[in-house]
Formats: sequence, C-alpha cells, structure tokens
Amino acid sequence: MSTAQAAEATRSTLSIEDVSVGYGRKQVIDRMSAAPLLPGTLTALVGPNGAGKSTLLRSLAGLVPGKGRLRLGTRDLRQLPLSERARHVSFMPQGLPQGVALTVLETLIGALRATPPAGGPVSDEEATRRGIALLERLGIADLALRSLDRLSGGQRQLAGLAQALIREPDVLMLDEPTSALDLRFQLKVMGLVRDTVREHALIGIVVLHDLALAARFSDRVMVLHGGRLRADGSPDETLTPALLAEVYGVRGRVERCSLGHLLVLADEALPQQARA
Ligand SMILES: Nc1ncnc2c1ncn2[C@@H]1O[C@H](COP(=O)(O)OP(=O)(O)OP(=O)(O)O)[C@@H](O)[C@H]1O
Repeated sequence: MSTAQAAEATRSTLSIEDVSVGYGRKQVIDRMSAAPLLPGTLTALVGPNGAGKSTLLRSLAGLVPGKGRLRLGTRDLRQLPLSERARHVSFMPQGLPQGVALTVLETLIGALRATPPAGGPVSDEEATRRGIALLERLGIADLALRSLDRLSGGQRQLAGLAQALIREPDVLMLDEPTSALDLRFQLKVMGLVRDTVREHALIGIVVLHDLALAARFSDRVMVLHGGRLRADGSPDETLTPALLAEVYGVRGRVERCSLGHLLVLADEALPQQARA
C-alpha cells in the first residue's frame, strides 16, 4: 500500500444525505443526497448560474443553515462548533473580502492562528515558514509581502487559494478558483489542487464553469440543476450532449482532442422550447 493509500484508508468520507438549504422561504437545494465523497478524489461541482453550487458549499462550511445529514466519517458536521468545523472543512469563497490591508503572508499566519492545524497550534516562526513554502509551491512567493487590497483579481484568487490550503483541512472546497486566472495559472492551479488532494488524501470539491477544466482535472463531476443533483459520475459519464441541452440549454459536443483530453464545445444556445 502506498503512503497516499494508507493515508486514504484512515481518512473519513463526506456524506450528504437528504440535504435542503435555502434563504428564508426560498428553497435552493432540495433534499439532495449523493454517494459519499472519497478522500484523495477531486469532485467538480458544476451547473448553470443560480443552480445552488455556492449555497451547497456554504452549507457544508456551516455558513448557511440547512436540514439533512452532513457527516465527515462519524462526525456530524452540523453538531461541530464553527471553529472545529473550520479545521476540518476549508472553504474559499468566490471573492475575498475587500479592504483588508494585511499582506498575503500575514493573512496566512492569521489563518493558521485562527484555525490551528490537526497537529496543534504552531509558532509564528513556523507559520511564516509554512506560509512562504506554500506561496513558493503556488508560484506566487513574490506576492508574500504585498498588501491584499492592492492585488489584481487573479492574484487575490491565488492568495485565497493559499489561505484555504494552509489550514491542511480534510475537506477542501473552492468556489470558482480559476475564474480570474490566465491560461497558465488555470492549468497550474487545477494541477496543484488535484495533486494536493491526492497526495494528502483530501476530499476536494471545486465549483467550475469551465467544463473542459472540470473534465480534465476532476475524478467526479456532480451536476446541480434546479436544486437537485441531476448527474453524478465520472466526466465521461456525466458530460454529454444531452446534459448540455437539458441543464445548460445549449447544443453542444463532447469530443476528445489529439492529446486525449475531453473537450466540451457549446455550439449554440437552444431556444427555450427545444430544451429537453
Ligand atoms: N444570501 C442570499 N439570500 C437570498 N438568496 C440568495 C443568497 N445567495 C444566493 N441566493 C440565491 O440562491 C440561488 C442559488 O445561488 P448560488 O449562489 O448558490 O448559485 P450558484 O450555482 O453558485 O450560481 P453562480 O454560478 O451564478 O455563482 C440563486 O437564486 C440566488 O439568487
């Protein structure tokens, strides 16, 4: 058994059973259940605008209330205090808060102080060392001493990714981590997320609108539509022309490029009545 497999065997799965989430009287996720999410796998959560992807992640992170069962192994996530939950479940939202005058490195040290990793609290010296090592891995060590509120959109996104990764959580959830990134950083970040998830046997969930990125980097694709899980399986199983028509309302193709990667091509928007 490899080190990664051994780590995987001792980690817990994430189960989502009969989960409903909404805002006031507005129901967004409607009694959703899914097969357990496994350590060491990266799941792409996809679906049209307003489908409830961010809401589901916020609910998993404990930021919006909901009904149903959310378990990490034997732990009932809803029963955990938020501080303890944040140690297990790390969530990078779509946008970092504005007006934060701290440097990127200071935010990482602060994240470690606020949510000490499983091994226990770390000294500021150790937090600094870990922060710099992570920024080097992400290829953004040059941003360490830059103030967060003076970064570009893509740089802020990378800083947010570092904040999510530094906590060494069991579940890593990223909401559209590549939306502001250039082509090179899209590949770099998705590759790094996939490798980190595998090496550390994390449960990775990434919201993506780019279905080709989802197909290329994820092990599993969950498609949310109308508050329900419309499809769930490997990229090959889930990303089909029929699904593109029904869920996204486009006539599309799913083809393999000369390198064998799945390409998802949207040819035209379908008129409303032609949607399956
Ligand atoms: N704080 C809120 N209060 C009330 N309704 C909300 C709130 N946040 C989101 N919603 C609504 O919940 C529904 C789902 O929103 P959510 O942000 O989860 O969708 P999404 O799939 O992440 O969309 P997108 O791809 O556009 O980011 C939408 O109809 C949205 O208007």
